[in-house]
Amino acid sequence: MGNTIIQFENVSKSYDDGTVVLKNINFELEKGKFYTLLGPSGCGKTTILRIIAGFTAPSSGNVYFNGKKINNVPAHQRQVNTVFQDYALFPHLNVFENVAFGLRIKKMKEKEIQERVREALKFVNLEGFENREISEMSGGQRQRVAIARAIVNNPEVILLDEPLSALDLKLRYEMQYELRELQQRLGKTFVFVTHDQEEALAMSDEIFVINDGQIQQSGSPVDIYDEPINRFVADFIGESNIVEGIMLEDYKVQFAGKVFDCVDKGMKPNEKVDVVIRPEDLEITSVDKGKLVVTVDTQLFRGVHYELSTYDKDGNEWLVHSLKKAEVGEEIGLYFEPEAIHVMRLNETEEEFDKRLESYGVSENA
Ligand SMILES: Nc1ncnc2c1ncn2[C@@H]1O[C@H](COP(=O)(O)OP(=O)(O)OP(=O)(O)O)[C@@H](O)[C@H]1O
Repeated sequence: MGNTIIQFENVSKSYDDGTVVLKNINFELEKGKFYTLLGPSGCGKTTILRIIAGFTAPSSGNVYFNGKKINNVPAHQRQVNTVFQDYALFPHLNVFENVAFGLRIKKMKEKEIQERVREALKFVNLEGFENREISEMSGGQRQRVAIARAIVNNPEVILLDEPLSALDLKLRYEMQYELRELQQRLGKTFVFVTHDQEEALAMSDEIFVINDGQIQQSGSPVDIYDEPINRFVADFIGESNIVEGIMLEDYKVQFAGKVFDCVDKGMKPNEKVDVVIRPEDLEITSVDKGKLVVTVDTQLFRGVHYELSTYDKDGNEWLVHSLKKAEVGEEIGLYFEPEAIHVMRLNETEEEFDKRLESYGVSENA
């Protein structure tokens, strides 16, 4: 508890028109960590950020900062700053004045303003850019000005609402490294909003996957990638093959018309489940050695691997990432280990899911 900086307790949000945006959100954010809220457009990510910042009030539930309830603390009194998607920089002010803006409003002494702004600009590698106009700055540089403005107040928590979405792909990758590195140097809590799963996997200590106003799963990028809780998460994070299956008994699951050994147990006999196998866990082999027999529909060279779209005889699609090549139209075998099969119960809560994995030794951070 001692390390918790922000806590949401049963936070819900609905609007007068009946829209329910957040349903019973609970989480604890620790000091000095990089968190990502990940989910599709409209799932409620920005609303969570706005509630932390104090721009929106929850309809019910409580928000705590360092153990103190802050439901009624206005935004400007919170030790939180936001970097907005469009950066919200003032085009008529130069770089220095953009960063100094909040300090001037607070009527800070000129000497301290000079010191703080220079320190913040140094932090984001923009020394010497003080007198530049915003219009003379590149996208990545504007981004850094926005970050300097957010850190100049020395807030405990920095909120970032899709800050990289306006940048082209190459710059986006660069800024991912830069932001992560900056967060580690600052040692502050970052809460980052994105709908880009790659970005979330690359940058975060912990990801909250959100859909339809609810946290579907939270955990480290590796945990979420390796053990997705349900169809939505498996589909949203990385690429997945997802088919319906039946858990016949412990360690035996049926899908695609066959029975397979797996590592899962503890479900009801003949329980309906979803089955996930990641494309990189499928290996191309001969038809007689394959656990599944499929026909290659398309094949793309992706630089590091081939990406094959294949179909089994029931019409299920199996995406394969392979260093080996196959021929379009060819019948091939697909081999996979029992551990590659992820069995997901329908409508399992995160607590039940964690307990189940623990019970058969699929360790977190494996
Ligand atoms: N003032 C409002 N009145 C009614 N509905 C609202 C209001 N503000 C937001 N919403 C709705 O709340 C839902 C969640 O919005 P939110 O901005 O949190 O989503 P998001 O996950 O950040 O999406 P995006 O990635 O598109 O920004 C949306 O369906 C939105 O239309």
